[in-house]
Amino acid sequence: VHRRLKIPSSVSIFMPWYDDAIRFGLDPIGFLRRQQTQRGSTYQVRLAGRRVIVANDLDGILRIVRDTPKTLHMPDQQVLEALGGVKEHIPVTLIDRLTTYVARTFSNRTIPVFSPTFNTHLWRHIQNFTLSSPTERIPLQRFVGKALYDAVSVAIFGEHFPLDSYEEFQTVDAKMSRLFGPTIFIPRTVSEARNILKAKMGTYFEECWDDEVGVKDIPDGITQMIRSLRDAKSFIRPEDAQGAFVMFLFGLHSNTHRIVAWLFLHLLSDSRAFLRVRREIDHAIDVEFGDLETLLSAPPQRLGVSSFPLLESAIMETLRLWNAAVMIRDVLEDTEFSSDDLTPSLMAHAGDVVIGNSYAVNMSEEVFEDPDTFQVDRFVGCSAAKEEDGKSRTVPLGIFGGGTHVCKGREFALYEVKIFLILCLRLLDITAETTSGNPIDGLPLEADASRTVPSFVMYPKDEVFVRVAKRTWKTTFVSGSNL
Ligand code: HEM
Repeated sequence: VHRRLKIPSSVSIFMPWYDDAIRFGLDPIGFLRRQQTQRGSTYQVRLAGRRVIVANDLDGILRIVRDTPKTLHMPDQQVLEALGGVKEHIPVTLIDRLTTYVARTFSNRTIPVFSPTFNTHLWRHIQNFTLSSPTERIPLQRFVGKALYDAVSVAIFGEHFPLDSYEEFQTVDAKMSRLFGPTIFIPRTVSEARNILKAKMGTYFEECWDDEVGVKDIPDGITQMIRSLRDAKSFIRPEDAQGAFVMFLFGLHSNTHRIVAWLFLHLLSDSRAFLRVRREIDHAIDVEFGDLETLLSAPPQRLGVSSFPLLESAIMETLRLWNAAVMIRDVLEDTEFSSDDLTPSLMAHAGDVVIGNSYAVNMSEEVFEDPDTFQVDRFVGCSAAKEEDGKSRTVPLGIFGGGTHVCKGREFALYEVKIFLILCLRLLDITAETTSGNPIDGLPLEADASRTVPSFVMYPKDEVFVRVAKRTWKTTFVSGSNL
């Protein structure tokens, strides 16, 4: 895919860059894959002077994710430093508090607080696309990213959120991997964009949150999160509070935008899969919900597998292929790792790093038939509940992490992806083409088995363009007025 479409890849992973670290930094997943072939499912390497133990099998991964004896620590500070340019230590208690507010805001129970605003804005955005000239080509990444960025931001931060910050957001996001390396590797444009992003968030904090003018009706969890960051002025620098907020913005948007862009790319390159998903959406709207407005006002749980088995499967399949779920932890105390092909067990010591590489399982031939291909219906009829028992043979493993650090935005992420797909496939006719104007339809988008797997985070960007028009068919949904 990468070669054919010339899609730039970037990899975000937090790790310094010496010893094997340059090879690792350039292609982390490929590096881990090669090591696995040579060394077995659990092995150690040295990166930047630190011992790194990598678990590629289910037991080892679950051991890391669950961390029952609490001997591992998520390297939040490194992520804050990289994404938010945070210079000083942010207390763990503050990070935990912010995480709790995020969890409170984005659960299925609380999504309906802000989903009407989200749906209205997204629908307006998508409708605007239909007004664009048929000759206009929109970069796929922008088509997805700008609509979601705006709709989510207005819904959860209010009308006064600086939507023009998308440009800086995208500049940083596209080169995110560089932020995790040494400072000298960070292009000036990226660090400048990050500074502007922080400054815009600073202005938003000051202008909208002093007297809390203009931030009425936003979800309670977000109000508490922003108040905590503002109140933290007594013990952290204002720039660092802005940096922590910027890190949250990346968590909120980056993975979701990429997954939607990749899902589109797969569907647009396979017209049969596209039509099957579209037919499922039409059927759910016309037969099950009655109309689009009813669907949009339904609780997130109603958009589950029973109504959208194929859409759900397509999302899972995209997450399996393009979200390289790799959990990284610092070791605080001695921790034992065992696996089938490891005798005696491996002991990780304080100061080591451990990696739970769920991606290895998701791309394993033993677990998934023909793992390098996109199969839109691969997960139809599978139950996500099985993952809870550690029997992840039917759904991709660890796509949203697990244990204490399980993704706090996972329910909203799935809701957001589904609503975007439902609106686009219901209301738009979409075609895609490459820079040179060739249609991508029919391209063998199955990933090349020999690829060095460039995820977290391949980034379908300007090299794929879409043309959109109002869908030409009998329109059963016409009124947007109640949305
Ligand atoms: C498709 C979209 C998404 C994917 C694939 C994804 C994936 C993940 C993964 C794998 C983790 C665990 C990382 C680890 O254990 O090291 C995680 C954590 C997290 N995610 Fe997401 N995420 C997505 C969307 C979101 C959204 C929309 C939010 C909303 C703000 C969010 C907020 C978080 C937070 C706060 C954590 C840290 C949890 C903690 O440390 O307790 N994510 N995500």
